[in-house]
Order: sequence, then structure tokens, then C-alpha cells
Amino acid sequence: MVQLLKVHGSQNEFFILDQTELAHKLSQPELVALTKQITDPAKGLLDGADGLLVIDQSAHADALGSMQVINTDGSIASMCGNGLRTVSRYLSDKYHQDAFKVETMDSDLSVHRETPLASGVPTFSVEISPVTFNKESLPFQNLGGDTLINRPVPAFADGLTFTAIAVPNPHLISFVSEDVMNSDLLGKLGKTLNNPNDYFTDGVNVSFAQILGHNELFVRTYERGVGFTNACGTGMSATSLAFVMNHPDQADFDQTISVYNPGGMVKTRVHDDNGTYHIDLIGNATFTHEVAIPEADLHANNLQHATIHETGEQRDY
Ligand SMILES: N[C@H](CCC[C@H](N)C(=O)O)C(=O)O
Repeated sequence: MVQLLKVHGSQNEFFILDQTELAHKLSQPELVALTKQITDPAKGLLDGADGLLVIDQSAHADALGSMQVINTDGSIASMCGNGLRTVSRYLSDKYHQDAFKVETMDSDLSVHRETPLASGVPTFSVEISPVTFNKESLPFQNLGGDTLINRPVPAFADGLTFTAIAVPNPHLISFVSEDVMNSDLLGKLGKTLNNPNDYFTDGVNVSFAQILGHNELFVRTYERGVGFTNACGTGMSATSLAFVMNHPDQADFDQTISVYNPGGMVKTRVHDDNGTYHIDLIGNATFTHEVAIPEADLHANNLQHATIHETGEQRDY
């Protein structure tokens, strides 16, 4: 039997599979097929999830493991902020270390256990980087320049400005009014830019942000490869950076920013190391269920014999 976990960061839900626990690792096509099924609200388990986080060995110094992010549609993402907190907790519990690195597609990221945000809510801080703005790194095109920072894009919406940031997965951010936040614009723009379009040829995570106060935000994200989620860690991180850059009178580098989202709240801290930015993302790493499946069934993408045990942590969250 193999044990998977169902987890969430700010109610952004994932399954975790640790390949090092298998007699024979799943191939990439098997991982993608498993993701599409297990995360499906109808065909999957536990009403589905927002993706599969695949843990494997890492040969890199200080890295306790590696993380691969597979979206519900089978697309591969270079990073997942909420997911990295849950992977960090898994590796911390497994190897009894509270500060280490996790290898991700583009870089090894520093993570560490934080004091719990509330009792019974394990809390981690993860590094979000590298941060870039050039069109090649998202990628985007036809937006009138090599970067898109706080500029109007009438093709997307009238009266709004947009900022594009890769952390390193791609994000498009706009600061909007409550009315625009509550309208259908985010969903429409998210769908348009994640179907074949003239601007984001690899899709993009689209976030609308409402400024609640000094160093206080509400962020809602339409995720590439998933759709609306309760929270998007890299989205909230990239939006925090855009907040400090575009609204310096309302947000500060190196200070804690509270970011509220439909799934809860995280804290971020934006750092400028001489023009190179990185963001700390701090929030819960909750394990809600343990899922046992025979290894052969995993290879066959057969979930019929899965047995499920609830951890009880969701009550504390
Ligand atoms: N949908 C994202 C990956 C998941 C990111 C999100 N769940 C997070 O917490 O950062 C993408 O395709 O870039």
C-alpha cells in the first residue's frame, strides 16, 4: 500500500505523492493521468483538489527533496506557493528538520517551520523566487514592451492597469475596486488568457487585488490549469510585490503584509536585494486526510480500492 496525503495551504487543496515511498516510481505519463483523475471533483477522491504535488529525491546540497507541481488539467507548473508549504511540512516531519531547502523546477528554495498561526495549525515560511518581469520569462507578447508594470491594457479591460510578474510561474495582476472584484471580469479574463490568445502563449494566473489598508490586501486568483481556487500562494506573493512597487504609500518592503483570500489568510514579506526581489510566504500547512492505495493501482490509475482516514486537523483550521 502507498500512502498519499490530501493537504491544503489556505484551502488551496492538493494531493501529495512521495515517489521515494514506491517500489517503482510512477512515470511522468502515469503521474499526469493520476493527477487528472484524482483531482477531478466527480471521478476523483474527496471531491477532488487543485493539483498533485510529487515529491522525489534531490541531489542538491541542503535540499531534503524535490517538488513537481501538476495542475488539474495535467499541465506542469514551475512553482506552487501554498503547495510548497505542505511539501515542506511533509519533509520536515519525515526528516525531523525545521529549516532546509526544497528543489523546484527553477531553483532550490529555502523553507522553515514558523510558530503556528493558531493552535493546531502547522505553519511554514517558504521562499518565492526567482522573480522576473521580462516578457520572455512569463512568456507574454503584444503588450507594448519588454515588461508590463502598472500599465493600462484596453484589450484586457477598460480603466484598469496591469502588472506581469514571474515567480517563476506567470502572474498577471490588477488592483481593482470592490465592484470590479465582485464582477465576472476576473473569470472572463482568466478564461480568455488561458485559452489560445495573442498575449500569454503559455497561459497565466490572473489575480485581482483589493487594497484593504496599509500592508493589507484581499486577493482572488483565476489559476492557469485549474480555474478559480480558494487561494494561490504564488499569486498572493506576486501581488504583494506589485503592491509594494505600485503603491509605495500603502505597502512597505521588509514589512509583514496580511493577504486575505477566499480560503483564509497568509502573510508575505517582500525583499529587495539590490533590485533582485524575493518574497517570503508564511501560512498554514494542513494535512486533512491520509489516503492508502495499492501501488499497482496507482500505476493503473485505479482509485477503487483507496481507503481514507481523516486526520482531524481541518477542525483546528
Ligand atoms: N496554477 C499555477 C500552479 C499552482 C500555483 C498555486 N496553486 C500556488 O499556490 O502558487 C500555474 O500553473 O502556474
